[in-house]
Amino acid sequence: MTERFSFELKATDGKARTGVINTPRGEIRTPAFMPVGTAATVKAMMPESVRATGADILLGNTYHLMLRPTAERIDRLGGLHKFMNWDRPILTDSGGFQVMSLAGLRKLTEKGVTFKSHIDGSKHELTPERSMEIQKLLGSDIVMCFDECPALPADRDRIAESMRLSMRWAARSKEAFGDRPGHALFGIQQGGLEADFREESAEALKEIGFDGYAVGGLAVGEGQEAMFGCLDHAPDHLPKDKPRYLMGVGKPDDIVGAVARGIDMMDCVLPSRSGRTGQVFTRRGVVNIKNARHADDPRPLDEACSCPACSNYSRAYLHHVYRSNEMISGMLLTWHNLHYFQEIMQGMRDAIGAGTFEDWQAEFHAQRAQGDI
Ligand SMILES: CO[C@@H]1O[C@H](CNc2nc3cc4c(=O)[nH]c(N)nc4cc3[nH]2)[C@H]2OC(C)(C)O[C@@H]12
Repeated sequence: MTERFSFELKATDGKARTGVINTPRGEIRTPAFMPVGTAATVKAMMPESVRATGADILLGNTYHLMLRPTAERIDRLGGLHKFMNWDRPILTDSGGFQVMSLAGLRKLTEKGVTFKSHIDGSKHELTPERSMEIQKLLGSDIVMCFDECPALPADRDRIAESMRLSMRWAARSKEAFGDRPGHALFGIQQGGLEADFREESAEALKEIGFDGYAVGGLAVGEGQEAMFGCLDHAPDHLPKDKPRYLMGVGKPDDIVGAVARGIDMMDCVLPSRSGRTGQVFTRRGVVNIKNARHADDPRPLDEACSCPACSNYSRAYLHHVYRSNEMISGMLLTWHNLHYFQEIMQGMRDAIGAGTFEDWQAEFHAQRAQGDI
């Protein structure tokens, strides 16, 4: 059981990397996908089921938990791991992004942001210092700096101003985080799609010094081509010996393209959210289970998948329980999607380790080209 946080790079293949992040609560195999457990639960999943899909780490959200049930209450009850019965690593986002995408009546100043809760309209404030305090109360293993993520498209002046504010907030986050052996603080690179601002942000973060580095400011509607264009250079300026975390990504082909460009960790609501809306990801593409053509289909979603949904149920059954709005629908489809996302991650870890990532990517894309799903 390690007392420290460390990253071991095991192999590279092109820009792709595979390794292990060692934490006191267990290891994280990279490249890693983090299921999103926003309100202290990965929706429709028991924690032991999340683990069974192959997840080593999950994500929690400062914004949601500070509003309900509050970080202080979770701390009094023993911290987030005990509260949600997940004893492996947890990464928590710092709240700024969620304030901008969810809260009402926001006011942004150099100090931080004030806002009204989307739940009950109560007034709250988040600053770098308060975000660090909340994430400490939650007990998360990987803490994210408090930053500002500008909505795209935005003009260069706005992007520069926002990025430089986030870099000042990164320094305040580091100061407030202090020295916490076994816990990690990740800086977040900003700069929109601008190569020069991305480099400036990376240099500022390296000057401050972090245990890991996130690429923020993406997956905000810019589209895959623009995101990949940014990822063709943005990670290059980040330290090679620290984990690189791309926030909020993404669809299976986004994930593969990000790993090919040097990303080690990702999170996205897509597999769990889609599990509740009947969108099923398979190696040959997306199955919309609500479609009437599945009503009599005795086949599993994916013959090659070993998850409970594919092992024990037909498309006809999954179509029926979706259309009947039965709870088991969200449970089974979420489990399948998370299982499939973890299968992609394991496939990439193995391929990068074996030096066959090019071939693996070719097979990944070839399978998806087939119709008839
Ligand atoms: C497919 O899911 C939609 O896309 C968003 C995910 N995209 C995303 N980009 C992010 C950027 C940052 C950032 O710069 N900083 C911090 N601290 N956290 C971040 C979190 C982020 N998540 C989800 O967020 C909404 C709810 C808008 O739709 C989801």
